[in-house]
Amino acid sequence: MTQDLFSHLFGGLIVSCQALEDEPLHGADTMMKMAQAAELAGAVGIRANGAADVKAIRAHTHLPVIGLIKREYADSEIYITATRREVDELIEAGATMIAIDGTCRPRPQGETLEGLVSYMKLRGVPVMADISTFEEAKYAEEIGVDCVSTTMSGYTSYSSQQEDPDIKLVKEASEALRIPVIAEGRIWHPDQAAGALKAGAFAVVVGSAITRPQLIAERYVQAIRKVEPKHGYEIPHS
Ligand SMILES: CC(=O)N[C@H](C=O)[C@@H](O)[C@H](O)[C@H](O)COP(=O)(O)O
Repeated sequence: MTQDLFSHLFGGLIVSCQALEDEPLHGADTMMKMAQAAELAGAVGIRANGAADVKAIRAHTHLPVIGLIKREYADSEIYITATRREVDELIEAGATMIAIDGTCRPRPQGETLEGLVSYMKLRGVPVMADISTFEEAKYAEEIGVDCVSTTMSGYTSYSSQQEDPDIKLVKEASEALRIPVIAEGRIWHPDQAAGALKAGAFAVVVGSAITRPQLIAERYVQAIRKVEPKHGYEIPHS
């Protein structure tokens, strides 16, 4: 089954359809429609946050869903599927694979990365480890995750901080690891997605550039603000 899933994902686009509570598109119905649009476009999978969104997308598309739950805990910096509680909720919701924070930072409530991965193996759900460095990718492979994604590069204090996608990490990890390395994070242009595949990625995840209209529009606003508009127009008035 895991083999079928990865054969299906190989070389394809996974669209991350996420809107948190403070985002205008928040809500399972809207994210389900985003996922349907991605399916129509030819995406091979969806990445989604929260049990309600995962459930709705599973019910209304034919695509595999990589589920995660962003939940903040007071005793840890980790917020992507931090403990078994989130894993249980995602399995119940029907996630095809589960993305967890795969960094080596301390987890909440005494949970450990190794313990969480073992638990997921017992429950029979494939694991995507969201890593931020090459060392974390290597370690995640050692402890038996099914694939790694470069999601957290730029979002831990010790990882490479850059505006562009971390293609160097994709290249290094895909050369050194046997398990699939997924490119994810700050991919804004189709040629960057293609470049990630050329650099060795197994598949590519694109989120904000497709499903966060407030960020997409903001980029246009910023670009336009840098330019002085033509002078001499007469402003129409009635
Ligand atoms: C760092 C973090 O929390 N990333 C989250 C992980 O699920 C999402 O907010 C991102 O949208 C996703 O990784 C896709 O990346 P991008 O939206 O840049 O294409």
